Amino acid sequence: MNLLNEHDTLSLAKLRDVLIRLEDTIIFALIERAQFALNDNIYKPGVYEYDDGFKGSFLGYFLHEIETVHARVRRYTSPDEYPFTSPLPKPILPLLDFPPTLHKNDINVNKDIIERYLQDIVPKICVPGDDLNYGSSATRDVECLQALSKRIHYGKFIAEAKFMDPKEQPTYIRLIQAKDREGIMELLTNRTVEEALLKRLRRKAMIYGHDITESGEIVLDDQQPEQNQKICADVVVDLYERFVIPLTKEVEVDYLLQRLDGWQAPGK
Ligand SMILES: O=C(O)C(=O)C[C@]1(C(=O)O)C=C[C@@H](O)C=C1
Repeated sequence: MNLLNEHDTLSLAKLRDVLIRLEDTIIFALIERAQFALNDNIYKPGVYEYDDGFKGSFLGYFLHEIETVHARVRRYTSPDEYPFTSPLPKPILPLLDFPPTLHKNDINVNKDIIERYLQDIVPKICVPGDDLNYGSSATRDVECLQALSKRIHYGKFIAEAKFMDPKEQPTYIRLIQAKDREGIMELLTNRTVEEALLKRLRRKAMIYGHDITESGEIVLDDQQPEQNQKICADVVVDLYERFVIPLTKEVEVDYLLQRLDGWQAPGK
């Protein structure tokens, strides 16, 4: 997908469209995970023994196995893909020539993402208990984690687009040189976009989380709103408000703080 504008820099509007599409991916991934019980055996280290000596939880093991295969087919050479585990093997496919979009950086917040996901999200979307669907639950966890990781690390592209805006660049440069985290955070924040996002997300979670009758009506029961929902809209909105948006913004700030390293403004 071409994310560039007519000046050959990243288009903020196109990037926001990607974030809107990822809302759907995240809501559906959460709905898929929510059909299984919490199954916290898969999150505890030491429950199973692994023939390769891996020490950790079943989810950790599974994630590493999946990422090993994905690394071989060069998934993590793409600038919008970040692994949760290491070490990973080198790709067996030849490397692709991605157009240079991001400035060199070493940001990977997947450790925070998995921590928050396990502590805050899984217990809110799944019923407590154990239904023995360990493989299915871990498969859905991996899908949720990968979608969240992609969305949150998209903050790098968004930050790059904002930095390349000629109207904003001088202010960004001044704030970055002063290492003013709060100032950068304030400048990149767009409350109107955030409010519209949360409103849209609530509608989507309501609609996607309900069944549709044969005549096309949404099955809504006002008396028992929780009863017939595959996922609670409040939980999805809360997830974005307290975790997805703030972490995306942290990624944006971290990226911008590294943006001037080894960089010279054109013409200087
Ligand atoms: O759309 C932007 O401008 C972003 O920086 C992304 C995002 C988000 O995470 O959705 C984050 C910060 C802004 O306040 C608005 C939205």
